[in-house]
Amino acid sequence: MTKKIVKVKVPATTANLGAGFDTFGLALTLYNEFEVEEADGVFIESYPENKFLKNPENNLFIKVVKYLCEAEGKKFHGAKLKQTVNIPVARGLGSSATAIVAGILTGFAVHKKPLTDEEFFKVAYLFEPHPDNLLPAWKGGFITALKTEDKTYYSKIDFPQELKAVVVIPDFELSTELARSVLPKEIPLKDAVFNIQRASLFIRALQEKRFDLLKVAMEDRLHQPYRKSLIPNFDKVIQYAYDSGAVGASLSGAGSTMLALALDDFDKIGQAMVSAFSEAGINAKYLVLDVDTEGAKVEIVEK
Ligand SMILES: Nc1ncnc2c1ncn2[C@@H]1O[C@H](COP(=O)(O)OP(=O)(O)O)[C@@H](O)[C@H]1O
Ligand SMILES: N[C@@H](CCOP(=O)(O)O)C(=O)O
Repeated sequence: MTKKIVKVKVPATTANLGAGFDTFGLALTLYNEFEVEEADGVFIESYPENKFLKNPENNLFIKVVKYLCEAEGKKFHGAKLKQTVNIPVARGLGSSATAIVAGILTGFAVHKKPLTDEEFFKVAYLFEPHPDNLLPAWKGGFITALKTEDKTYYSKIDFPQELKAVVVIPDFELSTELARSVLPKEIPLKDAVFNIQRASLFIRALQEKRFDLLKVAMEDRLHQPYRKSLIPNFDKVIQYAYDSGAVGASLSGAGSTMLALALDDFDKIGQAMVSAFSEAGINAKYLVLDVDTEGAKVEIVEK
């Protein structure tokens, strides 16, 4: 009897980009890969070895696939999953969104159901309520999104190819849950205005390739001022990025990764940001990434 293997590749995402808190997300050329087949029992191999993700209780991909199987009225017997994890967990690079997107694409492929936006969000939001990660992970590119009670509205906006993302990943995890718990419930009107002005300018700066506007357009008063207490030398990392030639800089998602946007001097910027972390006694590494424009890819192989 032939066996079906489903292979899914999903890009990392950097959400917020400063002022676009819970709104903007950008897919990057760093990928998690999931290869799964039906099995009796759950077996997870994770490369590189990751004990935490090998536990089905922690593995969002398995949870989503199980949920979709049961939603079809079928009993979930298990799955054999081989997972290549290039995106570090709990670092603000949308690792959890890759697992959710991969789980949804797998479930819909296996059950031969067409995947509409409505179906996607109905499942995805049970596991994570952030369209700013989920959408670019699924569709690729730069996306601005908003979620109401019953609908998600979004638009993909061209992101200039010449801009690269320098992501600086410190050697400590920061769960999205913790990074959200430090945010205030309410913010002053002037801070809301501050962010609307900058987020709007960010979009126009991209469309007109006015890279000189990105520095001011990526300033933020909604989340970074509260989250920076969780990131040693936050201000210095941003400062060193600009001193070395970045055109924009911010926290990546909920952190702990920091993001710089740049047109050149990528290594210089990465090294400078890493050195700002090391001045606080934190090891970090940097990656220079392009924008992924295509999003998640799914392939079914008969064995
Ligand atoms: N690659 C993955 N595969 C399966 N489950 C994952 C993966 N990445 C994250 N998760 C699960 O999602 C949870 C939440 O991750 P989160 O703090 O949102 O990280 P991130 O900021 O990297 O998305 C993790 O504790 C883990 O249980
Ligand atoms: N808008 C969310 C994005 C969280 O992204 P993650 O990659 O850190 O999970 C937030 O800022 O909380």
